Amino acid sequence: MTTSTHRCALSVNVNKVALLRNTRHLGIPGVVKAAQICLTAGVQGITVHPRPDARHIRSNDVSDLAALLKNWPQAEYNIEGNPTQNLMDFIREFRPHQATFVPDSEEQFTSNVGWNLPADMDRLRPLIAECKALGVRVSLFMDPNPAAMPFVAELGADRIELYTETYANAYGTDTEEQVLAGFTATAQAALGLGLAINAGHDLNRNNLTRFLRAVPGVQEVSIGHAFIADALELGYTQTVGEYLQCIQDAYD
Ligand SMILES: CC(=O)[C@@H](O)[C@H](O)COP(=O)(O)O
Ligand SMILES: NCC(=O)COP(=O)(O)O
Repeated sequence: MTTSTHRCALSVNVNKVALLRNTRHLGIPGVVKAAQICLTAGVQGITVHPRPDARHIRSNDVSDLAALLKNWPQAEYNIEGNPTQNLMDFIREFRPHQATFVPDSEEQFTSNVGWNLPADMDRLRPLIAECKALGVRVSLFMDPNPAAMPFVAELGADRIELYTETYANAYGTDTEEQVLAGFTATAQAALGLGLAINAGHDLNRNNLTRFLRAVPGVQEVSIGHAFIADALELGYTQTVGEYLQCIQDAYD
């Protein structure tokens, strides 16, 4: 989903608001409050990753944000997770605009790898079909690898989410161009197969514009860790403006 103002949608991941909230029994900082301020400031979506250990986003957060987003029909709800663990229960109950399948193990520190295709295809196929039958778009979290794109298309997924940590690590170094080329080739392969492109993980105000200028057709970036870190310094509203400007700068 993109607006006329920004060709690429910004979906704020509020995992880290929940992480801070969970360190006391006071209910602050509020996850719904954060989402509401970001939506008011112009973000086009909210993302959550309710991990099985509930280290940050909990079931009631998923429910509360679903209720909030009913008041924001132009915005999208993206729920991430491993569909062989707890994700599908959330998809069945809340039917978000998008489910992002991520192959994380339960205790994993953070997401650090995309799906292994074709090896994972048999277990993903029925889960993708179920999401589609529920009217939920499916995005597969993928490493930059053009050769894997035909398998994504064969599975009937709608989008890939390019896992961008390797780009973030290369940004500003002498390997940046080479690493970006892999993302560009993967995006071109995906687009050629009718897949749409999302991107996320370790994107920030410094590396976002360069990525969007180099990689064609990115429709949504989901950004959490760096965004919330910036918001601690600048506030949510100013941070939204800064990230939307980074996106706009990519297309000017
Ligand atoms: C899939 C991905 O790269 C991130 O969206 C992920 O949700 C990060 O999870 P943590 O916020 O638990 O690090
Ligand atoms: N899918 C990426 C996401 O939602 C947030 O990742 P990060 O910005 O917290 O690394």
